[in-house]
Amino acid sequence: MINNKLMAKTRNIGISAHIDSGKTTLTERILFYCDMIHKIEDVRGGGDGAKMDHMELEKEKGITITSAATTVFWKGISGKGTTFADGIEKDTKINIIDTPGHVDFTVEVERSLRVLDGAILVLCSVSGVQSQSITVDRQMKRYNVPRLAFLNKMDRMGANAFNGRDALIEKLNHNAVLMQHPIGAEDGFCGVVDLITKKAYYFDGDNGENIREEECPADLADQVEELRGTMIDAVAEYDDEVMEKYLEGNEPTEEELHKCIKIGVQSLALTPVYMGSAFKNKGVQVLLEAVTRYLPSPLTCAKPTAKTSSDETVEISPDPAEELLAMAFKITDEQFGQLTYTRIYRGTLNKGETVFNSRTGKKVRIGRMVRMNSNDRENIDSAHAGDIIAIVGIDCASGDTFVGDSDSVGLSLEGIHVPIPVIELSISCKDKNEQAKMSKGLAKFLKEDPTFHVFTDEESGETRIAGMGELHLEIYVERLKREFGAEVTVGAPQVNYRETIRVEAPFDYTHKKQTGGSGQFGQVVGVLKPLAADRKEKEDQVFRFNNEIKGGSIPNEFIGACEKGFQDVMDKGPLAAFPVIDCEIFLQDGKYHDVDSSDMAFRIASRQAMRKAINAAQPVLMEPIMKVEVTTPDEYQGGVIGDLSSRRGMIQGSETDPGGEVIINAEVPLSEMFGYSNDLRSMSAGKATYTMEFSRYHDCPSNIQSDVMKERAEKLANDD
Ligand SMILES: Nc1nc2c(ncn2[C@@H]2O[C@H](COP(=O)(O)OP(=O)(O)OP(=O)(O)O)[C@@H](O)[C@H]2O)c(=O)[nH]1
Repeated sequence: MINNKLMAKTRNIGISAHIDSGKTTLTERILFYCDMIHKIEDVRGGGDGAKMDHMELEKEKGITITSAATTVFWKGISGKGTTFADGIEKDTKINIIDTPGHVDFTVEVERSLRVLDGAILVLCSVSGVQSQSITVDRQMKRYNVPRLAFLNKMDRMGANAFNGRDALIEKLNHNAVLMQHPIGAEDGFCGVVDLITKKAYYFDGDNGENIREEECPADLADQVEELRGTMIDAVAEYDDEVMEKYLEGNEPTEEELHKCIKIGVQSLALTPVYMGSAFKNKGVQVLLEAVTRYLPSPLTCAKPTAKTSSDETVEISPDPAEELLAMAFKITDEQFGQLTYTRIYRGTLNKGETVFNSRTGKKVRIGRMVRMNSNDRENIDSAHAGDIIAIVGIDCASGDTFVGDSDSVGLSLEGIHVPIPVIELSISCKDKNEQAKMSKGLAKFLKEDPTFHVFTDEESGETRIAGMGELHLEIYVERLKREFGAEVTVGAPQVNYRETIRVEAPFDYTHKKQTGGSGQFGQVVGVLKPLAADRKEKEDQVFRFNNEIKGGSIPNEFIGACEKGFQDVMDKGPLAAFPVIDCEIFLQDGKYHDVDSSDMAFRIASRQAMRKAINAAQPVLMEPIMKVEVTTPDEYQGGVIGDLSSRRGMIQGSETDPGGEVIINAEVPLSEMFGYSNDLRSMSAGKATYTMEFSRYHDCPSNIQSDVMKERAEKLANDD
C-alpha cells in the first residue's frame, strides 16, 4: 500500500525538443525550484557551466549529448505544500531525463522515451514547430507518451503563444489547447493568467522564485474570458458527466476541469499548452504543477509489455511485491566503473541482492544503487516499481532486461528502435599502444550507443566506425582522444550505400560435390522478390524468408541452413559490396540426398542460388537521402537554396518565421552534405544553422552508381 502511494506520487518525465529550444535551461530551473541546486548558471555561461551538461565536450559545443537522469522533489507552488484547492501532492518525486536535441543522437531520445511515462514538449515560441520537434513528436507517439507542451522563450522578439499553439495543431496535428494567457509580450512578458482559476501569476525575485498570485489584470479580462471558453469547450468532452452538465449551461468546477484535462492528456487526445521563459525564470513552477496534475504516474500510465523467449507479449503490472523486472536504458562509464541507468517496471530491487541479466542469463550482484541528481548521487538501499535509478559497477549493455528469478531468463522488455547507420569512416593509430587505448574506447562506446558501430573491413583489414552523421562520429573520435588518450587518424567520411533489387528472379541451384569421402548434395528452387512496400513493417526490415516447401522435398532440419545461406549474401551486394536490403525469398522446392545432404551443403546451395538470383533481379545502388532544415536570415536565402540545389537537393518549401528568419526544408543525398556545416557558415557569415536527419534510401542516379562501383573496384584492386 505504502509503495502504491509512493508510486502515485512519482512522475517519470522527459523533456524533448528541437535543438536550442531551451531544454537544458528549463531543466536547470526545475532543479533550482526543487532545491536541488542553489545557483542558476547560464547554459553557455562561464563558471562550471550548467549542471545537466556534465560532459566537458557538451559544455564546449553548447549542446547536450548524453541524457542525464535527475530526481527532484516538487513541493508544490508555495514551497510549503498545497496551494490549489484540490490539494496537489506535497512532494511529488519527478524523475527527469534531459534528452539531447541533436538528431545525430536521436537514439538517446528514443531510449528515454521508452522508459518515461510522460513528457514536456518544449517549443521555441518564436520558431514554433521545427524539424526536430516533428521527430521527437513522432517518437513520443511511437511510445504512446502523453505530453504537455511548453512554449519557451516568450521573452524573445517575435514570440507569440497563439502562433505556437496553431503550429502544434497544424504541423503536429495535436489537439493543442492554451491553458494560460500571456501577460505582456516579448521584452515585456512578465507572467501568465491561469485559464482555470483566472488568477495571474508573476515570478518575482532574482530567480523568479517568489510567485505572486493576483487577480487577472483588468485589461486582459475579456481575452482571458474568451480563451477560457475555448479551453472549456475543448476539454469538457473528455468526461461525459461534465460535458452533459456543461451543455445544460453549468460551468464545470476547477476540479472537474482538472479531471477532464487529465483524461484528455493520458489518453493522448489532448495537449495542454503552457508558456514561459526558462531563461528569464518565468512560468516554470506552474508547468511543474501541470506535470504533477496531469501526467500519469507509473500506476496510471499505459501498461508496459515484455516479450517472452517464445516471442509472446505479456503485460507488466507495476506491482512492487512481484518478481523484479527492470531495464537498463543508459550506460555511462565513470572512474569507479559502469553506471547503469535503470527503470524498474515491476518488483523491488534491493542493495546486496542478486538478479539475472535476461539476455545473457548471467547473475548480477547489486552492490550499490544511487539516485541521480545530475552529477551528484545519493546512495539508496532499495528502489521499487516505477522508479528510475542507477546501479553502480555492474556489467551489461544498454537495453538489457534484469529479472529476479533464473526461470524468467529470456524475458525482454521491448527493445529500442535503433535507426540504421548512414555514414562511416576508417580509423587507425600509429602503434600497438595507441591501438589498445582505441579499442578500449570503442568497446565502451559500443556498449553505450546502439547506433554506433565498429567493424573491420575484411578486404583491407582496417577498422571502420559507422553512425548517424558526421557530428556523431566526430564526437566519438574526439572522445577517444580526450577520454582515452588515443591519437587516432581518421579517413574521409563515407556514405553507407545499400543495394536492392527491382524485379523478381527465379532460382534453381544444385550444389553437388563428389570427391572421395562423403559427398555434398542440396538443391534449392524458388523465387527472389523485392520486398513489397506494405511488408516493410519495420524500418529495419531488410530480409524475409518464406518457407513454402511441401511434402518434405527439403527436410525441415535443413531449412534453417537454407535461410542462413540466403541471408549470408545480403551482407554484400554484387554491385559495390554494400548490404542488400528489401528482399524476400520464397523457397518452394528442392531435393536432398539421404547420405550427402547436410546443413553445409544446403547453406552453400542457397548462397549460390541467391548470388545468381540477385544478379538477375536488376540490382541497383541506393543512397541515403537526408531531411535537411536550414534556418537563415532572409538575405542568405537565395544563396542557401542555390547551394542546396547544386548538391542535388530537392527544395520542399521555405517559410519565414515570425522572428524574420527563413526556414528552408530540403531533401539532399548524404554524399553531398559532407562538410556542410563549414560551407553554410561561410555562406551566411555564421548566421545560418541547420539540422539533418536520415529520411530514406533512394536509387542513385546512374552516373553516381558507376562512380561508386568504380571506386569500389579500384579499392579492391589496391588492397590485393
Ligand atoms: N531568450 C531566451 N533564451 C533562452 C530561453 N531559454 C533558453 N534560452 C537560450 O537558448 C539557448 C539554448 O538553450 P539550451 O537550454 O542549451 O537549449 P537545449 O534545448 O538544451 O539545447 P540542446 O541540448 O543543444 O538541444 C541558450 O543560449 C539559452 O540561454 C528563454 O526562455 N528565452
